[in-house]
Amino acid sequence: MIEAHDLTKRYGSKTAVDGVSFTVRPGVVTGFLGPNGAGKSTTMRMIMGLDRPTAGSVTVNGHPYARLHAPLTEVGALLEARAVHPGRSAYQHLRALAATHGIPDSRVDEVVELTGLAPVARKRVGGFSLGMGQRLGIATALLGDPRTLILDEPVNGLDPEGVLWVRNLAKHLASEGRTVFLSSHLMSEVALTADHVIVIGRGRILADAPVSEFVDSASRRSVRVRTPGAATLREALERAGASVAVPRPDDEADALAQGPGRHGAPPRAEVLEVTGLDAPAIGELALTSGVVLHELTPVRSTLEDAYMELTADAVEYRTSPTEDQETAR
Ligand SMILES: Nc1ncnc2c1ncn2[C@@H]1O[C@H](COP(=O)(O)OP(=O)(O)OP(=O)(O)O)[C@@H](O)[C@H]1O
Repeated sequence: MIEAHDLTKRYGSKTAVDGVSFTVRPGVVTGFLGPNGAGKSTTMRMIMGLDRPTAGSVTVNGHPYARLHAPLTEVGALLEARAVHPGRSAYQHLRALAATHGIPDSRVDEVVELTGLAPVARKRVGGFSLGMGQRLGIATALLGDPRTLILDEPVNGLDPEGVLWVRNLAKHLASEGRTVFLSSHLMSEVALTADHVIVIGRGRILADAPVSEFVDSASRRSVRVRTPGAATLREALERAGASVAVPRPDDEADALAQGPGRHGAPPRAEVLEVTGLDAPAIGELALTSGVVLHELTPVRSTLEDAYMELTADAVEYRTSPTEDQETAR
């Protein structure tokens, strides 16, 4: 279990983590999701006692990291840029770590096997691919057979088989009753791996919910309707219990959809975005209301869309078209 209370980290005038409170529970995989620079790594470093909070606190299994008696057996972490002596082999690295923590060599063999490192375990770590390095990092995190695991972007640099392996491993570790907290900047990855999601943006918690709930609330279904009888249809739709929004007009697309003007042209068609009724029901309602439809399109926002929308204001580095144009000049 990981518990954070009003956890805050400032670097000079920069607030990397801004008073966050959350609980990461055992038995499930919790995804920690946020765009680059959102504060994920800083939060994870504070959990592992590598960064001191400016304010607030965070505990692992009920204690601050620094007060854990045998930290390696309580919490294992894969953090970015883990320092491993490049001249050592994976075996030497793991054996040295095991020896200094009273962990038997047999456990080294187990984690080497579990992480698929066996074929390269006697080679110099300096020559490892990014993927092999990630596997070694995960082997190191698992060495003490800890109850809690913290994995910062664990699928970074892995090939599709490696990504699948991390996914299954995380689920397996959680099914054994462990606390598994993994960060990612990819919504799709978290949706496939995690049971629960905590979304962070600009150092603040934007969502904290079971993934299924987040997906349901996020992937809104709507129907796009274009009609010259917008006012009449809108009234009928609202009477039938639907919600109607008028999206921001896209003048160019609208003009194209209207077609060339002609004498005695029908009234200009307007676009309505309808939620709460499906396309067939809207079509039938239009017929009974005597309204002509020019378009009736079911729209489903994807999970990725919803995540982008949620974090849109929280993205730190964004190139706007105007900036690009200005730089090009
Ligand atoms: N040592 C530091 N000194 C100054 N600013 C820092 C430091 N570490 C992080 N930051 C800043 O704090 C913010 C949060 O960074 P952090 O690395 O925690 O984000 P992140 O969500 O892990 O993003 P990424 O996926 O890019 O690693 C960023 O604006 C970053 O530039």
